[in-house]
Amino acid sequence: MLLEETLKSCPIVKRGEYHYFIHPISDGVPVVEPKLLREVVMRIIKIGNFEDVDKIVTAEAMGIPLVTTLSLYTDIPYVIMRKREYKLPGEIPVFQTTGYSKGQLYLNGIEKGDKVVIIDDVISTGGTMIAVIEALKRAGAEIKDIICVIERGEGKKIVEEKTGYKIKTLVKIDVVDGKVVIL
Ligand SMILES: O=P(O)(O)OC[C@H]1O[C@H](OP(=O)(O)OP(=O)(O)O)[C@H](O)[C@@H]1O
Ligand code: HPA
Repeated sequence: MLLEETLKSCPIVKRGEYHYFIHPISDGVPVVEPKLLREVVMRIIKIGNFEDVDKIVTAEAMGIPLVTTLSLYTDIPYVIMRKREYKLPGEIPVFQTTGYSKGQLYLNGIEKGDKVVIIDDVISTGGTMIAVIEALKRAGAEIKDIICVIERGEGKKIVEEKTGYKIKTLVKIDVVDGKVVIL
């Protein structure tokens, strides 16, 4: 499949001590081919539970092309957790850490009782997913499913143990000797 094929040849750069892979789905770089985006979104739809879901939720930035495409196929609206504060009534701030960054994420647009599916391009340390889940719980949402395209490291296991939610992923990778390896 295209996702696996393109991952195997993608470049790696260092961000501090973190070996960061650069791929169209996780970075929009160097170019996003519609064929790849369609394959990834179709695979998400196949494994995801979108029945009776009110909103799809992602974190800025690289979940955005995924949820946009998903929304067009499923007719479900989406909410983006932004790195910028809007100061709207009821806005929920949470702290996000990744393997190479720290910051705030802000949730707007979720009502108590909303049934949601969380989508992200990558789960690595799990720091982002912990923040997204915390914000949605504070908003009173019911999390129906969680799907990340690319899994690396221990984040999935850590988040599952900490929160009790199951996380589905399309592909599991590792970065070894400057290369992506499909596990
Ligand atoms: O499991 P973690 O270690 O938290 O890593 C995963 C997160 O890292 C990336 O987000 P980032 O905040 O770098 O934003 P981006 O989408 O703009 O790359 C990615 O989109 C995930 O949200
Ligand atoms: O290595 C990575 N590459 C792209 N996005 C990411 N998000 C977390 N880790 C990574």
